[in-house]
Amino acid sequence: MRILVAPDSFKGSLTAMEVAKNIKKGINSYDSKIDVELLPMADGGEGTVQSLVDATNGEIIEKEVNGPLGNKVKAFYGLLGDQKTAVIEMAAASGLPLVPEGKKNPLKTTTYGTGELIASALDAGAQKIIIGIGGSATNDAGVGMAQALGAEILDAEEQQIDFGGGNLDKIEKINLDKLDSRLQDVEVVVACDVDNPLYGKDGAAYVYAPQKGADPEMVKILDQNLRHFNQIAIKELNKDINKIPGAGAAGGLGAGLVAFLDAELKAGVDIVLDIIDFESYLKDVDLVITGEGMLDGQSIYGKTPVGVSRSAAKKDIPVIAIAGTLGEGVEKILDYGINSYFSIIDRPAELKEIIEESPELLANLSEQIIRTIQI
Ligand SMILES: O=C(O)[C@H](O)CO
Repeated sequence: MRILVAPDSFKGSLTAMEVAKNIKKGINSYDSKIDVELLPMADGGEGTVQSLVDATNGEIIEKEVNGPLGNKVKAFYGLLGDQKTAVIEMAAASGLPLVPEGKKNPLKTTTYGTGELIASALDAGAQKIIIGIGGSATNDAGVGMAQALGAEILDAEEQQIDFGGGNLDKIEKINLDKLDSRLQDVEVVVACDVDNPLYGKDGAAYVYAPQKGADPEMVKILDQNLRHFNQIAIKELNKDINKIPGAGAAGGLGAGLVAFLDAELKAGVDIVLDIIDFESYLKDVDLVITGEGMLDGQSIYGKTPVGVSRSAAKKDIPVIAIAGTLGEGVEKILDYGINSYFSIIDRPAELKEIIEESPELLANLSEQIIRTIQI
């Protein structure tokens, strides 16, 4: 029997590789003859760099950059095993956890550090750059990111505008003549965590700025500024980016990546399946085991287990999903190629306890699954 173990990470607890290894441990503790292949997966969110580095024998590169408030922070990105593809999580440089509670203010925060990571990936020779966006502290439509790469985003006095979503209304002109010319030969693909438009009631400011510290008045200003940014992008770059699904992800960074870098916005899990050539791993596989920290009704919208099961279903390979916890609507995943699902929780317990014990719980559950299959 051949089993492909292709889970996402259990966020806040185990990397995807650690999840996969514990599943294998449980399977082989019951039957050491079962051939188990490990393939750490991701959907573009937190953990994507680590999973793709693990899956391709790549490396993590650390880099000090300007964080959301302009102070220095330690960030990182991945250079994959092919030495040509870089993977960046914007949150590593411009994410919400990098801003202390009392300082959250999307009028001021910048994506400059994300641009510095892109520049570092170009220095490392990347020919393709995958950027996972979401979990941001910012609402600057990627203007900081573009400035870090040489773009001139100018006010009426022809000066670079200051950092932050609160300054986008000052933009009068965009000059990309000094944008890093290496970008012309590089494909930039963006894995968005949501598909909101840039502005409006469903846009970046109204939906996500409150969690970044914006009060209702600030939300209004940020939304108007994003509208202004779109008008300028139409006038200066001939690009109407408002309605592209994902334009409003990461405070409009999705829109900025399209406007400034001609990036393509896609569902994260599809990018990952593509990069690792997932279908090639399905050859001669009898069963796929996938998983994620939480499985619920939302899992059908671009989460790893459903991306994996859709691919496996095309080849009629059964899929079992394992989760830390199961939430409302989880049964919907059964319509997407997942044959059955399980939680590792084996008794009433505190979350902290479950997280601490998750390696053993994963192994125990996997052993029980195999015992059942082999009755
Ligand atoms: O960063 C954000 O704004 C949210 O995660 C949505 O992308």
